[in-house]
Amino acid sequence: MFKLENVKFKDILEIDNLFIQDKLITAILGSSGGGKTTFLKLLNNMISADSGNIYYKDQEIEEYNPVELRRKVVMLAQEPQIFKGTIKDNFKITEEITCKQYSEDKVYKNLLEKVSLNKDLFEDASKLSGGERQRLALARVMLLEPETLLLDEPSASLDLETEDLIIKMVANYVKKNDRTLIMVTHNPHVAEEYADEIINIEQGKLVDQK
Ligand SMILES: Nc1ncnc2c1ncn2[C@@H]1O[C@H](COP(=O)(O)OP(=O)(O)OP(=O)(O)O)[C@@H](O)[C@H]1O
Repeated sequence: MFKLENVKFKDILEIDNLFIQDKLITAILGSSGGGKTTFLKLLNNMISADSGNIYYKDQEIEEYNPVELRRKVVMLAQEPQIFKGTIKDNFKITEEITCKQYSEDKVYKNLLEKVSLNKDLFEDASKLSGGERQRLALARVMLLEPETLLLDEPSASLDLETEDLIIKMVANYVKKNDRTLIMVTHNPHVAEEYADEIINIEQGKLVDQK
């Protein structure tokens, strides 16, 4: 589904050849600062490679309309940005920026239930805890029904239990809905537990792929 050929980004990342299969969970392992987040950002064209080609479903990602691509390939960041306003505002802004029609409240409520966020739609989103913010961000991602999810390792500010819960929710979601997940982690146990494929990136280079 993703194919990378001779991709180079500054002196941070250099990947000669890589294929990532769809409908699987692929974990990106590697030590801190090795280029894992940079790798994810390249995949939905949040940043552009200096040279080389990245294909998504046989089409170069540069050729996609950026809004369209980011609706198909959605990233859940390490520390997701929560928009000002209520929880409902957060859903609506997500729909606005991806040119999607507004959904009904029951759709939003259903998503909150799916991520076990027991909050009212009219609560102030800025008052949510770190773990709750991650779950709201995940619910916003699910709203877009992306084909591919890019999950960056949840921020170190989350406790391990909450971090594990988020990963479990995302993994369950992609398996149940036949989606593709590419997730960054520094934890080999997490990779072993959830991933079908594991990629190692160290100092900007692919080490091996199992
Ligand atoms: N746009 C940029 N311009 C210059 N340097 C950058 C840019 N983005 C990231 N870096 C640097 O590139 C290196 C790789 O960063 P990246 O965030 O991709 O690593 P990582 O493997 O995700 O790290 P961590 O596990 O700590 O999150 C780091 O040294 C970082 O400071």
